[in-house]
Amino acid sequence: MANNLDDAQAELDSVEAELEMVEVQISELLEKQTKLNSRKNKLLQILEGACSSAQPSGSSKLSKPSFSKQDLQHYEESDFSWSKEVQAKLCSVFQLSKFRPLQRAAINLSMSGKDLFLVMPTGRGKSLCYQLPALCSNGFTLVIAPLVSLMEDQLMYLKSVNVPAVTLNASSTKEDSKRILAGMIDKNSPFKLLYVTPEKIAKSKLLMSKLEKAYNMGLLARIAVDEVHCCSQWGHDFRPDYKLLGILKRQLPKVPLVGLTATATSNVLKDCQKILCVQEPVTLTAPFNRPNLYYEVRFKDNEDCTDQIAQLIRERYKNQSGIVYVFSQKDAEVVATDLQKRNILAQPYHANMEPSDKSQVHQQWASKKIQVVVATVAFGMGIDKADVRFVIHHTISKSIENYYQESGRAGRDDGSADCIVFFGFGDIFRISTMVVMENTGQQKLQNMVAYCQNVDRCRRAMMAIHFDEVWNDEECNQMCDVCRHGNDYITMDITKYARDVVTIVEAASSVDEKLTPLKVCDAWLGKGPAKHRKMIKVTSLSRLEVESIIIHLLLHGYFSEDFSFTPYTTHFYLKLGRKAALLKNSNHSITMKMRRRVMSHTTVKKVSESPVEKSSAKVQGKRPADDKKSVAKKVKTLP
Ligand SMILES: Nc1ncnc2c1ncn2[C@@H]1O[C@H](COP(=O)(O)OP(=O)(O)OP(=O)(O)O)[C@@H](O)[C@H]1O
Repeated sequence: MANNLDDAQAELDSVEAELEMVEVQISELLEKQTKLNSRKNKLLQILEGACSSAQPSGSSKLSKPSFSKQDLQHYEESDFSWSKEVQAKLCSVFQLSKFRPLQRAAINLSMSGKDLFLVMPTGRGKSLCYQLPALCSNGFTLVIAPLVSLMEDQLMYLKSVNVPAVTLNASSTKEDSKRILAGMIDKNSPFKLLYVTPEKIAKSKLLMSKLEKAYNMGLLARIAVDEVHCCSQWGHDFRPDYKLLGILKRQLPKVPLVGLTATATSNVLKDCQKILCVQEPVTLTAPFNRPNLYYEVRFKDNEDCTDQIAQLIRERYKNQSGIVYVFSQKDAEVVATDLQKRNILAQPYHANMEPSDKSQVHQQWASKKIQVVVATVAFGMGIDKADVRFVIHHTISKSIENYYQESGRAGRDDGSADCIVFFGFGDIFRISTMVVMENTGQQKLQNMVAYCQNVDRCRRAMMAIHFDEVWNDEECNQMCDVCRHGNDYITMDITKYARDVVTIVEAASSVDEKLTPLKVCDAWLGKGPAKHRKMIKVTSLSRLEVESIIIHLLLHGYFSEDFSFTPYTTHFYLKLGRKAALLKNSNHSITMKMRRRVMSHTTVKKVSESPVEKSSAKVQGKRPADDKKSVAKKVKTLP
């Protein structure tokens, strides 16, 4: 019996050692894969001769592989029969002096009758790419937009520049609907743009039959599908009614279609192409980068960061407009009240408010009567205030795509603006339970958490991955906290700590007890109920260090999520992840990069200094932190 057990133990040790080797090989291969992919993209870019300001990306994957740099140049630069009129109306109607990157190509492609997907960062001027062609074409352009409020904002704007535009939606009166339906087949085209919701297309047979009639009369100039990523379940904002829009191309096959979005990966676009039944669209992708935005992540060292936010608003953003994004409607009310108590003109905005209250807050903010809107994600699409100088996230977003879109509401006027996210431990699990039913919700949240936890990669590089873009960190120009304070981290050996904290969860599970991440923290720090304390080694790490280590272990598979559902709520517990067993092997080690600012004096064994630190220390012969700081000061002084 003893021999058998010894054999089993020996075999277990050998299997574990082998598994560990496999893990190491997998991570090496994954690293190699990332490098090769990046190199592949670079080579493809060279081969495609992508120009520096814009690239017809995805064209090889989505549509005719033949849309080349030369084609793009042709549509950017050539003179077309409509060019004079387009240029004249750009100035006289829209009062703009010149096009932004890709606008001219998009307009020319659309005017040439091509189907087009236009991926352009939020606030760069996608609307112009269908509004200007609408003005220069016979008949009218059908615009599908997801929200009535968004359409109303557009109509208000178009009215201010004397462009005739109308909307048909659930709240249109009978007379309005009748007038508009008649206008669609009127040769004199009383309006140039007709905005409708996707529901209207799906539900109104009358509208569809009028569209067909207008099509046959040559009066339907083109179709614009705004926020086209809403078609795809893989997009960040799927709307079921968008799935039915394929009917448009099926019934009206010759009308050019333009799909517009700020955030869509090539897979999402492929899906949209299928759903919309578009055969061979050209895809134009403007660079995702917004060079005027400074990205920063700050740790919440307690759950309430309102004091810090108030200080920023009072000092750094005095008299400047901004948005504070929060997690819930309740948070919007509470944080707005807290800011008001600190003498800041702030108002809440969330989906549960009366429409009139919402539009009042919007108006007051647009006209600078209030400085800050404290909002849930309901404050989003259609917000077109140019001089937003800061977007602060009181709570992290649920994905990088969402964060990019929300933070992108800053600096639409191309002036510099800050995007700061406050990263709080407890928030991760609040959001995790909220997205529990979403297809890829946990993965996307993990990417967002990794973005926040990251201390050594350019923030833009982390975003670039989501937009299938190749990113050269130098282009960041120190416009993110990591590039600006590049040596502010140390690589630590956290193996011993990982073992300790894994033991806590293991011990709890052996007595059928589930621990939330907050309870694990408390237990490890020697707080909370005594029964937890008995079974663990209390740590001398600070709370922030403890939180960072737990997040690291969660992101790297040593812990995983264990959801428990009640009729009223979902709970997040920590359980051992697939890699936890590796910690039993005495040779296994885990390292993690940690910000110096997070670390207390008692912290864990340091493995090595950051590469930046090492090399700059060698070359400069002085304390690298000081050196880097002086560079940072030259660029921008932060409080
Ligand atoms: N060529 C241009 N020159 C200067 N400003 C422009 C130009 N084109 C558009 N704009 C301005 O940029 C702002 C944003 O435009 P628009 O609302 O079309 O952005 P968008 O890309 O649709 O953003 P979102 O993704 O948030 O919907 C508007 O104020 C618009 O007037």
